[in-house]
Amino acid sequence: MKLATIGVGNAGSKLIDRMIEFEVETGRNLCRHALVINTARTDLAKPQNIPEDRRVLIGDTHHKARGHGVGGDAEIGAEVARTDIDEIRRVFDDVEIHEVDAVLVAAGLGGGTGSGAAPVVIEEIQKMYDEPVYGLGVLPGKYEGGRPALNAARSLQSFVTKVDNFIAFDNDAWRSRGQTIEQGYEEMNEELATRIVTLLAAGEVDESEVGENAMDSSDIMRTLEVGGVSSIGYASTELAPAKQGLLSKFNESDQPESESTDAAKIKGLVRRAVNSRLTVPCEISSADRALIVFAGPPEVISRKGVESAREWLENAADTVDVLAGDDPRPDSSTLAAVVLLSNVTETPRIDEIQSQAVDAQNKIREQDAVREEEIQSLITDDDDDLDPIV
Ligand SMILES: Nc1nc2c(ncn2[C@@H]2O[C@H](COP(=O)(O)OP(=O)(O)OP(=O)(O)O)[C@@H](O)[C@H]2O)c(=O)[nH]1
Repeated sequence: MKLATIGVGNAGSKLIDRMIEFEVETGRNLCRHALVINTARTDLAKPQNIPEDRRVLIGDTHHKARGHGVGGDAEIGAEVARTDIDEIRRVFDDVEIHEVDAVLVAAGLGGGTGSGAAPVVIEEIQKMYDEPVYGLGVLPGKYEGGRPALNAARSLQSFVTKVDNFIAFDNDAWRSRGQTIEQGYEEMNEELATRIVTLLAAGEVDESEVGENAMDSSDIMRTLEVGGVSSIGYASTELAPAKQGLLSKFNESDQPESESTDAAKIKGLVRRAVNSRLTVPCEISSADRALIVFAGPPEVISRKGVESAREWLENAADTVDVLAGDDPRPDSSTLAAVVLLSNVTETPRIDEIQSQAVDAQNKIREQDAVREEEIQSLITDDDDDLDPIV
Protein backbone atom coordinates (compact mmCIF):
# COMPACT_ATOMS: atom_id res chain seq x y z
CA MET A 1 0.00 0.00 0.00
CA LYS A 2 1.12 3.56 -0.59
CA LEU A 3 0.27 6.00 2.19
CA ALA A 4 0.17 9.69 2.93
CA THR A 5 0.83 9.89 6.66
CA ILE A 6 0.00 12.61 9.15
CA GLY A 7 1.17 12.66 12.76
CA VAL A 8 -0.84 14.94 15.03
CA GLY A 9 0.56 15.91 18.44
CA ASN A 10 3.71 14.57 20.00
CA ALA A 11 2.94 10.84 20.08
CA GLY A 12 1.43 10.89 16.58
CA SER A 13 4.48 12.63 15.15
CA LYS A 14 6.90 10.26 16.88
CA LEU A 15 5.00 7.28 15.51
CA ILE A 16 5.10 8.48 11.91
CA ASP A 17 8.80 9.29 12.32
CA ARG A 18 9.48 5.79 13.67
CA MET A 19 7.47 4.17 10.87
CA ILE A 20 9.62 5.94 8.27
CA GLU A 21 12.78 4.87 10.10
CA PHE A 22 11.66 1.22 10.10
CA GLU A 23 10.64 1.44 6.48
CA VAL A 24 14.07 2.78 5.46
CA GLU A 25 15.92 0.23 7.62
CA THR A 26 14.08 -2.66 6.01
CA GLY A 27 13.99 -1.36 2.42
CA ARG A 28 10.23 -0.95 2.29
CA ASN A 29 8.30 1.75 0.51
CA LEU A 30 5.12 2.71 2.34
CA CYS A 31 4.98 6.38 3.42
CA ARG A 32 5.04 8.43 0.21
CA HIS A 33 4.19 11.62 2.05
CA ALA A 34 4.63 12.51 5.69
CA LEU A 35 3.40 15.52 7.57
CA VAL A 36 3.45 16.33 11.26
CA ILE A 37 1.20 18.83 13.02
CA ASN A 38 1.74 20.11 16.55
CA THR A 39 0.91 22.93 18.93
CA ALA A 40 4.30 22.70 20.68
CA ARG A 41 7.28 24.15 18.83
CA THR A 42 9.82 22.05 20.78
CA ASP A 43 8.02 18.77 20.01
CA LEU A 44 7.84 19.71 16.34
CA ALA A 45 11.63 19.79 16.23
CA LYS A 46 11.95 16.16 17.43
CA PRO A 47 11.21 14.01 14.34
CA GLN A 48 14.33 13.01 12.43
CA ASN A 49 12.81 11.76 9.21
CA ILE A 50 10.34 14.54 8.41
CA PRO A 51 11.52 17.44 6.23
CA GLU A 52 11.31 20.91 7.79
CA ASP A 53 8.64 22.08 5.35
CA ARG A 54 6.39 19.15 6.33
CA ARG A 55 6.12 20.26 9.96
CA VAL A 56 3.17 22.48 10.77
CA LEU A 57 2.90 24.51 13.96
CA ILE A 58 -0.71 25.35 14.79
CA GLY A 59 -2.11 27.63 17.47
CA ASP A 60 0.98 29.81 17.84
CA THR A 61 -1.22 32.89 17.89
CA HIS A 62 -3.84 31.35 20.22
CA HIS A 63 -3.59 32.87 23.70
CA LYS A 64 -3.79 29.44 25.37
CA ALA A 65 -1.22 27.74 23.16
CA ARG A 66 1.34 30.21 21.79
CA GLY A 67 3.59 27.47 20.53
CA HIS A 68 3.79 25.69 23.91
CA GLY A 69 1.17 22.97 23.45
CA VAL A 70 -2.38 22.90 24.76
CA GLY A 71 -1.63 21.29 28.12
CA GLY A 72 -3.93 18.31 27.66
CA ASP A 73 -7.00 20.39 26.74
CA ALA A 74 -8.71 18.64 23.83
CA GLU A 75 -11.21 21.46 23.27
CA ILE A 76 -8.35 23.88 22.65
CA GLY A 77 -6.61 21.28 20.49
CA ALA A 78 -9.71 21.14 18.27
CA GLU A 79 -10.16 24.91 18.32
CA VAL A 80 -6.63 25.72 17.15
CA ALA A 81 -6.85 23.12 14.39
CA ARG A 82 -10.08 24.74 13.14
CA THR A 83 -8.54 28.21 13.32
CA ASP A 84 -5.40 27.15 11.42
CA ILE A 85 -7.10 24.77 9.01
CA ASP A 86 -6.04 26.83 5.98
CA GLU A 87 -2.40 26.33 6.87
CA ILE A 88 -2.92 22.58 7.27
CA ARG A 89 -4.79 22.45 3.97
CA ARG A 90 -2.06 24.41 2.22
CA VAL A 91 0.67 21.97 3.28
CA PHE A 92 -1.52 18.98 2.43
CA ASP A 93 -2.24 20.46 -0.99
CA ASP A 94 1.29 19.49 -2.08
CA VAL A 95 0.43 15.80 -1.65
CA GLU A 96 -0.03 14.05 -4.97
CA ILE A 97 -3.06 12.19 -3.76
CA HIS A 98 -3.30 10.03 -6.89
CA GLU A 99 0.04 8.52 -5.84
CA VAL A 100 -1.39 7.06 -2.64
CA ASP A 101 -4.00 4.45 -1.76
CA ALA A 102 -4.98 5.91 1.59
CA VAL A 103 -4.19 8.46 4.28
CA LEU A 104 -3.11 7.40 7.78
CA VAL A 105 -3.58 9.83 10.68
CA ALA A 106 -1.73 8.97 13.90
CA ALA A 107 -2.25 10.51 17.34
CA GLY A 108 -1.98 9.82 21.05
CA LEU A 109 -5.55 10.08 22.33
CA GLY A 110 -4.64 11.08 25.88
CA GLY A 111 -3.19 14.53 25.13
CA GLY A 112 -4.95 17.68 23.99
CA THR A 113 -3.43 18.15 20.54
CA GLY A 114 -3.74 14.58 19.24
CA SER A 115 -7.22 13.94 20.65
CA GLY A 116 -8.64 17.34 19.71
CA ALA A 117 -6.88 18.36 16.50
CA ALA A 118 -6.68 14.98 14.73
CA PRO A 119 -10.47 14.57 14.23
CA VAL A 120 -10.59 18.11 12.75
CA VAL A 121 -7.73 17.24 10.39
CA ILE A 122 -9.50 14.01 9.38
CA GLU A 123 -12.71 15.88 8.61
CA GLU A 124 -10.81 18.30 6.39
CA ILE A 125 -8.99 15.56 4.47
CA GLN A 126 -12.27 13.80 3.87
CA LYS A 127 -13.69 16.99 2.39
CA MET A 128 -10.69 17.25 0.07
CA TYR A 129 -10.29 13.62 -1.07
CA ASP A 130 -12.17 10.38 -1.62
CA GLU A 131 -9.32 8.10 -0.53
CA PRO A 132 -9.87 6.06 2.64
CA VAL A 133 -8.57 7.60 5.84
CA TYR A 134 -7.27 5.25 8.55
CA GLY A 135 -6.64 6.23 12.15
CA LEU A 136 -3.77 4.99 14.29
CA GLY A 137 -4.43 5.89 17.89
CA VAL A 138 -2.61 5.34 21.16
CA LEU A 139 -4.82 4.72 24.20
CA PRO A 140 -3.38 6.20 27.39
CA GLY A 141 -2.37 3.96 30.29
CA LYS A 142 -4.64 3.75 33.32
CA TYR A 143 -1.79 5.09 35.44
CA GLU A 144 -1.97 8.43 33.56
CA GLY A 145 -5.20 9.33 35.32
CA GLY A 146 -8.66 10.68 34.55
CA ARG A 147 -8.00 13.58 32.14
CA PRO A 148 -6.14 11.48 29.51
CA ALA A 149 -8.86 8.79 29.81
CA LEU A 150 -11.56 11.43 29.25
CA ASN A 151 -9.73 12.86 26.21
CA ALA A 152 -9.25 9.36 24.82
CA ALA A 153 -12.83 8.18 25.31
CA ARG A 154 -14.22 11.31 23.62
CA SER A 155 -11.65 11.36 20.84
CA LEU A 156 -12.19 7.66 20.16
CA GLN A 157 -15.84 8.40 19.36
CA SER A 158 -14.81 11.11 16.87
CA PHE A 159 -12.09 8.95 15.32
CA VAL A 160 -14.11 5.79 14.90
CA THR A 161 -17.16 7.50 13.46
CA LYS A 162 -15.03 9.44 10.95
CA VAL A 163 -12.26 7.11 9.77
CA ASP A 164 -12.53 4.05 7.56
CA ASN A 165 -10.77 2.00 10.24
CA PHE A 166 -9.11 2.76 13.54
CA ILE A 167 -6.04 0.74 14.55
CA ALA A 168 -5.59 0.92 18.31
CA PHE A 169 -2.49 0.62 20.47
CA ASP A 170 -2.85 0.23 24.21
CA ASN A 171 -0.05 1.79 26.28
CA ASP A 172 -1.26 -0.13 29.34
CA ALA A 173 -0.75 -3.50 27.73
CA TRP A 174 2.73 -2.57 26.47
CA ARG A 175 4.08 -0.91 29.58
CA SER A 176 7.08 -2.67 31.12
CA ARG A 177 8.43 -2.21 34.57
CA GLY A 178 11.92 -0.89 35.29
CA GLN A 179 11.99 1.61 32.43
CA THR A 180 11.67 5.36 32.29
CA ILE A 181 8.55 6.58 30.49
CA GLU A 182 10.67 7.73 27.52
CA GLN A 183 12.47 4.39 27.24
CA GLY A 184 9.11 2.66 27.41
CA TYR A 185 7.69 4.88 24.66
CA GLU A 186 10.69 4.27 22.43
CA GLU A 187 10.25 0.54 22.70
CA MET A 188 6.48 0.75 22.17
CA ASN A 189 6.89 2.98 19.12
CA GLU A 190 9.34 0.53 17.61
CA GLU A 191 6.98 -2.41 18.22
CA LEU A 192 4.03 -0.53 16.75
CA ALA A 193 6.00 0.75 13.74
CA THR A 194 7.17 -2.81 13.01
CA ARG A 195 3.60 -4.09 12.99
CA ILE A 196 2.05 -1.24 11.01
CA VAL A 197 4.76 -1.11 8.37
CA THR A 198 5.03 -4.90 7.97
CA LEU A 199 1.27 -5.05 7.49
CA LEU A 200 0.60 -2.03 5.29
CA ALA A 201 3.77 -2.13 3.16
CA ALA A 202 2.75 -5.54 1.80
CA GLY A 203 1.68 -5.28 -1.81
CA GLU A 204 4.45 -2.82 -2.65
CA VAL A 205 7.05 -5.24 -3.97
CA ASP A 206 9.10 -4.99 -7.09
CA GLU A 207 6.97 -6.11 -10.09
CA SER A 208 9.50 -8.84 -10.94
CA GLU A 209 9.03 -10.43 -7.52
CA VAL A 210 5.24 -10.59 -7.55
CA GLY A 211 4.15 -14.17 -7.25
CA GLU A 212 0.62 -15.50 -7.33
CA ASN A 213 0.55 -15.63 -3.53
CA ALA A 214 1.61 -12.02 -3.03
CA MET A 215 -0.66 -9.89 -0.89
CA ASP A 216 -2.29 -7.04 -2.72
CA SER A 217 -3.07 -3.60 -1.25
CA SER A 218 -6.70 -4.09 -2.22
CA ASP A 219 -6.87 -7.17 0.09
CA ILE A 220 -5.67 -5.06 3.01
CA MET A 221 -8.13 -2.29 2.17
CA ARG A 222 -10.95 -4.80 1.87
CA THR A 223 -10.17 -6.13 5.34
CA LEU A 224 -10.12 -2.62 6.78
CA GLU A 225 -13.24 -1.37 5.01
CA VAL A 226 -15.60 -2.79 7.67
CA GLY A 227 -14.68 0.12 9.94
CA GLY A 228 -14.56 -0.03 13.73
CA VAL A 229 -11.51 -0.70 15.86
CA SER A 230 -8.73 -3.07 14.81
CA SER A 231 -5.88 -4.84 16.53
CA ILE A 232 -2.66 -6.30 15.15
CA GLY A 233 -0.66 -9.38 16.18
CA TYR A 234 2.91 -10.12 15.16
CA ALA A 235 5.54 -12.86 15.46
CA SER A 236 8.83 -13.41 13.71
CA THR A 237 11.54 -16.00 13.51
CA GLU A 238 15.20 -15.68 12.59
CA LEU A 239 16.20 -17.78 9.60
CA ALA A 240 19.49 -19.64 9.43
CA PRO A 241 21.92 -18.31 6.81
CA ALA A 242 20.90 -19.52 3.34
CA LYS A 243 22.49 -22.82 2.52
CA GLN A 244 20.93 -25.06 -0.04
CA GLY A 245 17.43 -23.84 -0.35
CA LEU A 246 14.23 -24.07 1.52
CA LEU A 247 14.50 -26.46 4.42
CA SER A 248 18.02 -25.72 5.51
CA LYS A 249 17.13 -22.05 5.56
CA PHE A 250 14.22 -22.56 7.94
CA ASN A 251 15.99 -25.04 10.22
CA GLU A 252 19.46 -24.66 11.49
CA SER A 253 20.09 -28.38 11.20
CA ASP A 254 21.43 -29.84 7.95
CA GLN A 255 18.86 -32.61 8.15
CA PRO A 256 16.07 -31.97 5.67
CA GLU A 257 12.72 -32.06 7.39
CA SER A 258 9.40 -33.00 5.90
CA GLU A 259 7.07 -30.51 4.29
CA SER A 260 4.58 -31.07 7.09
CA THR A 261 7.14 -29.80 9.62
CA ASP A 262 7.57 -26.59 7.63
CA ALA A 263 3.80 -26.22 7.37
CA ALA A 264 3.48 -26.69 11.12
CA LYS A 265 6.07 -23.95 11.69
CA ILE A 266 4.14 -21.51 9.52
CA LYS A 267 0.94 -22.27 11.38
CA GLY A 268 2.82 -22.03 14.71
CA LEU A 269 4.09 -18.58 13.76
CA VAL A 270 0.56 -17.33 13.10
CA ARG A 271 -0.73 -18.81 16.36
CA ARG A 272 2.11 -17.10 18.17
CA ALA A 273 1.26 -13.79 16.45
CA VAL A 274 -2.37 -13.99 17.56
CA ASN A 275 -1.72 -15.34 21.05
CA SER A 276 1.07 -12.94 21.96
CA ARG A 277 0.50 -9.31 22.89
CA LEU A 278 -1.85 -7.65 20.40
CA THR A 279 -1.65 -3.90 19.79
CA VAL A 280 -4.90 -3.70 21.75
CA PRO A 281 -5.94 -6.81 23.71
CA CYS A 282 -9.27 -8.10 22.42
CA GLU A 283 -11.49 -11.13 22.07
CA ILE A 284 -10.23 -12.63 18.81
CA SER A 285 -13.56 -14.23 17.99
CA SER A 286 -15.18 -10.78 17.94
CA ALA A 287 -13.24 -9.82 14.78
CA ASP A 288 -15.28 -9.18 11.68
CA ARG A 289 -12.51 -9.88 9.14
CA ALA A 290 -8.87 -10.93 9.41
CA LEU A 291 -5.77 -10.95 7.25
CA ILE A 292 -2.32 -12.51 7.52
CA VAL A 293 0.81 -11.18 5.81
CA PHE A 294 3.93 -13.37 5.67
CA ALA A 295 6.98 -11.20 5.15
CA GLY A 296 10.17 -13.07 4.28
CA PRO A 297 11.98 -15.07 1.60
CA PRO A 298 9.29 -16.72 -0.57
CA GLU A 299 10.98 -20.13 -0.52
CA VAL A 300 10.46 -20.56 3.24
CA ILE A 301 6.73 -19.86 3.10
CA SER A 302 5.15 -23.29 2.80
CA ARG A 303 1.86 -23.12 0.86
CA LYS A 304 0.45 -25.93 2.96
CA GLY A 305 1.40 -23.97 6.09
CA VAL A 306 -0.25 -20.79 4.83
CA GLU A 307 -3.44 -22.72 4.11
CA SER A 308 -3.57 -24.40 7.50
CA ALA A 309 -2.73 -21.12 9.27
CA ARG A 310 -5.56 -19.42 7.40
CA GLU A 311 -7.97 -22.21 8.37
CA TRP A 312 -6.86 -22.03 11.99
CA LEU A 313 -7.47 -18.27 12.06
CA GLU A 314 -10.84 -18.69 10.40
CA ASN A 315 -11.87 -20.86 13.35
CA ALA A 316 -10.22 -18.74 16.04
CA ALA A 317 -11.67 -15.47 14.73
CA ASP A 318 -14.95 -17.18 13.90
CA THR A 319 -15.21 -15.52 10.50
CA VAL A 320 -15.10 -16.76 6.94
CA ASP A 321 -13.38 -13.56 5.82
CA VAL A 322 -9.72 -14.41 6.35
CA LEU A 323 -7.20 -13.52 3.67
CA ALA A 324 -3.55 -14.62 3.64
CA GLY A 325 -0.72 -13.57 1.35
CA ASP A 326 3.02 -12.98 1.08
CA ASP A 327 5.19 -9.94 1.14
CA PRO A 328 8.22 -11.48 -0.61
CA ARG A 329 11.51 -10.26 0.84
CA PRO A 330 14.12 -12.50 -0.80
CA ASP A 331 17.09 -11.13 1.17
CA SER A 332 15.44 -11.01 4.57
CA SER A 333 16.99 -13.01 7.39
CA THR A 334 13.66 -13.23 9.21
CA LEU A 335 10.21 -14.55 8.48
CA ALA A 336 7.43 -12.50 10.06
CA ALA A 337 3.70 -13.11 10.31
CA VAL A 338 1.50 -10.12 10.97
CA VAL A 339 -2.19 -10.61 11.64
CA LEU A 340 -4.80 -7.89 11.26
CA LEU A 341 -7.99 -8.43 13.28
CA SER A 342 -10.43 -5.96 11.81
CA ASN A 343 -13.42 -4.51 13.66
CA VAL A 344 -12.96 -6.25 16.98
CA THR A 345 -15.90 -5.42 19.19
CA GLU A 346 -14.75 -6.86 22.52
CA THR A 347 -11.82 -4.88 23.87
CA PRO A 348 -11.91 -4.66 27.69
CA ARG A 349 -9.43 -1.77 27.80
CA ILE A 350 -11.80 0.49 25.86
CA ASP A 351 -14.60 -0.28 28.35
CA GLU A 352 -12.21 0.55 31.20
CA ILE A 353 -11.18 3.85 29.62
CA GLN A 354 -14.83 4.79 29.19
CA SER A 355 -15.69 4.16 32.82
CA GLN A 356 -12.53 5.98 33.98
CA ALA A 357 -13.60 8.86 31.67
CA VAL A 358 -17.15 9.03 33.07
CA ASP A 359 -15.75 9.18 36.63
CA ALA A 360 -13.32 11.91 35.58
CA GLN A 361 -16.06 13.93 33.88
CA ASN A 362 -18.30 13.75 36.96
CA LYS A 363 -15.44 14.78 39.20
CA ILE A 364 -14.53 17.73 36.96
CA ARG A 365 -18.16 18.95 36.95
CA GLU A 366 -18.43 18.64 40.73
CA GLN A 367 -15.13 20.46 41.22
CA ASP A 368 -16.18 23.26 38.84
CA ALA A 369 -19.42 23.80 40.79
CA VAL A 370 -17.73 23.67 44.20
CA ARG A 371 -14.91 25.98 43.06
CA GLU A 372 -17.38 28.71 42.04
CA GLU A 373 -19.14 28.50 45.41
CA GLU A 374 -15.87 28.56 47.31
CA ILE A 375 -14.61 31.64 45.45
CA GLN A 376 -17.88 33.44 46.13
CA SER A 377 -17.77 32.59 49.81
CA LEU A 378 -14.12 33.68 50.05
CA ILE A 379 -14.68 37.16 48.57
CA THR A 380 -18.02 37.89 50.21
CA ASP A 381 -18.09 39.29 53.75
CA ASP A 382 -20.14 37.44 56.35
CA ASP A 383 -23.20 39.74 56.20
CA ASP A 384 -22.81 40.60 52.53
CA ASP A 385 -22.49 44.31 53.38
CA LEU A 386 -19.84 45.13 50.78
CA ASP A 387 -20.22 45.83 47.06
CA PRO A 388 -17.58 45.37 44.35
CA ILE A 389 -16.08 48.60 42.92
CA VAL A 390 -16.97 47.86 39.31
N1 LIG B 1 3.06 4.75 22.68
C1 LIG B 1 3.38 6.04 22.92
N2 LIG B 1 2.52 6.81 23.57
C2 LIG B 1 2.86 8.10 23.79
C3 LIG B 1 4.10 8.65 23.40
N3 LIG B 1 4.14 9.95 23.77
C4 LIG B 1 2.95 10.20 24.38
N4 LIG B 1 2.19 9.07 24.41
C5 LIG B 1 0.78 8.92 24.81
O1 LIG B 1 0.05 9.90 24.09
C6 LIG B 1 -0.70 10.72 24.96
C7 LIG B 1 -0.67 12.11 24.44
O2 LIG B 1 0.62 12.68 24.63
P1 LIG B 1 1.22 13.71 23.60
O3 LIG B 1 1.20 13.14 22.25
O4 LIG B 1 2.54 14.15 24.17
O5 LIG B 1 0.18 14.90 23.71
P2 LIG B 1 -0.29 15.87 22.55
O6 LIG B 1 -1.29 15.18 21.68
O7 LIG B 1 0.93 16.43 21.88
O8 LIG B 1 -1.08 17.00 23.34
P3 LIG B 1 -0.63 18.15 24.36
O9 LIG B 1 0.69 17.72 24.96
O10 LIG B 1 -1.73 18.22 25.33
O11 LIG B 1 -0.47 19.40 23.54
C8 LIG B 1 -0.10 10.50 26.32
O12 LIG B 1 -1.11 10.64 27.28
C9 LIG B 1 0.43 9.09 26.26
O13 LIG B 1 -0.61 8.19 26.56
C10 LIG B 1 4.99 7.79 22.69
O14 LIG B 1 6.09 8.17 22.27
N5 LIG B 1 4.58 6.51 22.47
